[in-house]
Amino acid sequence: MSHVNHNSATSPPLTVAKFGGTSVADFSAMSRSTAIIQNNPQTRLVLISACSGVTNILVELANGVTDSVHRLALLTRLTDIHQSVISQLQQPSPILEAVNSLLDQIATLAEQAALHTSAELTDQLVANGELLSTHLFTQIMIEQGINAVRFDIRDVMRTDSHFGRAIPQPEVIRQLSQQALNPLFANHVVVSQGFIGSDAEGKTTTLGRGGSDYSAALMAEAIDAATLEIWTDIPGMYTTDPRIAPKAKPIKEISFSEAYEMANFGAKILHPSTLRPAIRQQIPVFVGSSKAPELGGTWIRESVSAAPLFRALALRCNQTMVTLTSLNMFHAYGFLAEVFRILAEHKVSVDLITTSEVSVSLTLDQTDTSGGTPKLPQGALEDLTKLCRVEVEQDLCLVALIGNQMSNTKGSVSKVFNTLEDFNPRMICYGASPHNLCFLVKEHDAKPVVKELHRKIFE
Ligand SMILES: Nc1ncnc2c1ncn2[C@@H]1O[C@H](COP(=O)(O)OP(=O)(O)O)[C@@H](O)[C@H]1O
Ligand SMILES: N[C@@H](CC(=O)OP(=O)(O)O)C(=O)O
Repeated sequence: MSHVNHNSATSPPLTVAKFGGTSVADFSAMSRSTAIIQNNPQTRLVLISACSGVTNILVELANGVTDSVHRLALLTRLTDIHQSVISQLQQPSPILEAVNSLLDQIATLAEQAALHTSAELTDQLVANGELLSTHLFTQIMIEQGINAVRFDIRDVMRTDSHFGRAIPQPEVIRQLSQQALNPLFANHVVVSQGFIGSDAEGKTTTLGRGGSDYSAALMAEAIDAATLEIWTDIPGMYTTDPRIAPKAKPIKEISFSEAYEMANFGAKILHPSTLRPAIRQQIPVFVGSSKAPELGGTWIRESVSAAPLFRALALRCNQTMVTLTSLNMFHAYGFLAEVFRILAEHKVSVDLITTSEVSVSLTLDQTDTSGGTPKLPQGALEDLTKLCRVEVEQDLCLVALIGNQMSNTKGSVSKVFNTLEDFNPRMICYGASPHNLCFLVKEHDAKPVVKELHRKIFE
């Protein structure tokens, strides 16, 4: 798909701004975020996540809480989070009915989930977090004097019906958005939901945990925005998660391809798919902190001034590794084809892969909205077992070193391998991309490995 980014003389450049859960956690966070929107008159579309912690509660309910006392306690926590914002509004009345009806709907769906849960029901239930937060946020914006209007993103965010990890349909989203949203931009700032969408039958879907970043990028693409802003709780992308290595340094500017690798390899600050629409349409992305916008942040764009050998370290936990061993693989052909036929038949998506003469190790792709560690479906396990020996290992984390020309630079990885000597990596992938070197380690080793590598490479 290729559309020329607008910015024509007739239409002013638009900014899409996304505010994550911590940026809409409570009344003061929402008010800070509102001020950021007010400071940029180009911001015409605002996508927000559920208030911090809400999606986790909804996922727990969706997984089926049979203990009615615990279920009630979770529902009460949800009510309290939203009620505390409502109690600080000057004019709560315009949204009270809608908020109460969503909270009632959550209670009903949670009861259903306790009897029988499904991916479809999970999406219906968890979507309520964003449906609720957008009511509160729009009202705060109106009270700040902004001509804000709440819009249900499900009217334009068309996806397939893969509940829990739905695949968006950019061409349909573009068409629907241009019809429904463009007329609103002349006089309004539109507030809408990240993370959620709907399929062709109008059923609610979600894009997977952390999917609001992806939603914002898809919408920026759909409305030909000039800039995408991701507002979070940290002033941009760092050399690694500062929660793991407190001496991590902010990155002022990073290329699309490096940031894409960081997101894909688990830098939680961006959902893995976020940069795909931005790259397709060459939309620069800014990542900043809604708590401290004055600190600036990271610009992600096509070309940047520096391409350092080492850029950042990312960590992704909850990994499952499957090792398939068979002597039939030795000097034979067709074995891997058969393995992938079985995996495809059972809709198993593979992430990383390494092979030797008699074995192949692979990791399973990420999990969906209901969370947890990715599992090899029973049917796939049975079919693979007929072909070879199958070992499944869990409690693993993937550590990725992101940089430039690593596989072409002599001696570049010696520091990495020296550090790894003290640990026992289960799998190493190197050379397939010049931008990363990654390896699997046991979960208890993951943070120490990242800390140590960060100390040796970046401090
Ligand atoms: N390389 C990184 N740079 C910055 N933050 C990172 C990085 N890797 C992981 N993080 C974590 O991502 C968090 C922000 O992501 P997230 O909690 O999903 O925010 P939001 O709720 O705004 O979407 C940060 O607080 C930080 O701990
Ligand atoms: N609320 C959803 C979507 C999301 O993107 O949230 P956040 O922006 O807070 O990561 C989730 O928690 O998965």
